[in-house]
Amino acid sequence: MTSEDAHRSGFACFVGRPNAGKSTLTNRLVGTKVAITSSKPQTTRHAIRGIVHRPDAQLIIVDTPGLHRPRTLLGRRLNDLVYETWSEVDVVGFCVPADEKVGPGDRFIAEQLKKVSRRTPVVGVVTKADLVPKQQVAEQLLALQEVMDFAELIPVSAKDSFQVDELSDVLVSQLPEGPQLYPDGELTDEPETTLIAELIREAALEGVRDELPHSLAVTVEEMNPREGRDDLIDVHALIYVERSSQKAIVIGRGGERLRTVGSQARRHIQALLGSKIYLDLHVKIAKDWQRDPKQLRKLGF
Ligand SMILES: Nc1nc2c(ncn2[C@@H]2O[C@H](COP(=O)(O)OP(=O)(O)OP(=O)(O)O)[C@@H](O)[C@H]2O)c(=O)[nH]1
Repeated sequence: MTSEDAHRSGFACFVGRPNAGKSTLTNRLVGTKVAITSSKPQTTRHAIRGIVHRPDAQLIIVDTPGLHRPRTLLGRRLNDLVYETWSEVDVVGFCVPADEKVGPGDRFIAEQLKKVSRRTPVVGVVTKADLVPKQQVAEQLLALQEVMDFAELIPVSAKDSFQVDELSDVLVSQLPEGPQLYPDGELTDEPETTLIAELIREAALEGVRDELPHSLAVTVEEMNPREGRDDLIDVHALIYVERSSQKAIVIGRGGERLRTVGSQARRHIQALLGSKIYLDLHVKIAKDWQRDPKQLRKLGF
């Protein structure tokens, strides 16, 4: 084998302002739903890995939360997670949406990235290219070029699958030569219960008021095959909120919202597990959990 057709393997992560489209892009690259996506910012908390299997390479994508100025202990932990991730990967994709001006938030990220970019190459990715005319995409690429030095710059649309394969090529070109790190077909190395908790959280976030996203956390307490039935799995999960007013929002009048959340989450979990499930959902108040180190640990942060 010459070095040109040698197999490559390694890690990539996407950074960018909240809502820049990082999770959607990860899903599109991996080809299945592994990272939580939501129209509300800062909803990705776990470094969920998606694995892109190609004949010539294996690309493991680590999805990080949006970087922001921290106000709570949770905020600081989230930022630490971002910096930690950058120093561990082979290439970083810096995502900026095509339909929003390159602004102070992006320059803040660029400043932080410059500290690692001496070691880790950074690829500039203009996301959501489908939302604006071509000319504006070109202008956005130029504007992005101003904020830092990139190994490469590329526009994509996860929605239309535009240039997603090209982005995969660009990221792979930055990986070192190496063997396959995960077996064929494996899409993520997150434990199943974490993915299930994320699917429930995603369902619970849909249509709730703006102040709620950061107050929601989900844990899967128990997951067992139903006795005497090999086609049914019992899943018991808790949705944590910070205040009783939030509990009322999540449950809804007469429990209606919680039932909708349950049936949506159940559909996605069944698709993930390929098995029928019974989902038992309860809402619990964990007062101010975002500021309480003990509670944060309990919820896996
Ligand atoms: N039109 C269009 N919308 C997109 C595209 N990619 C993502 N979006 C939308 O943009 C919003 C944010 O996408 P996410 O993938 O959740 O963004 P994120 O950067 O992971 O957000 P955080 O988890 O908050 O950091 C969602 O409503 C997506 O549907 C795209 O290519 N085109």
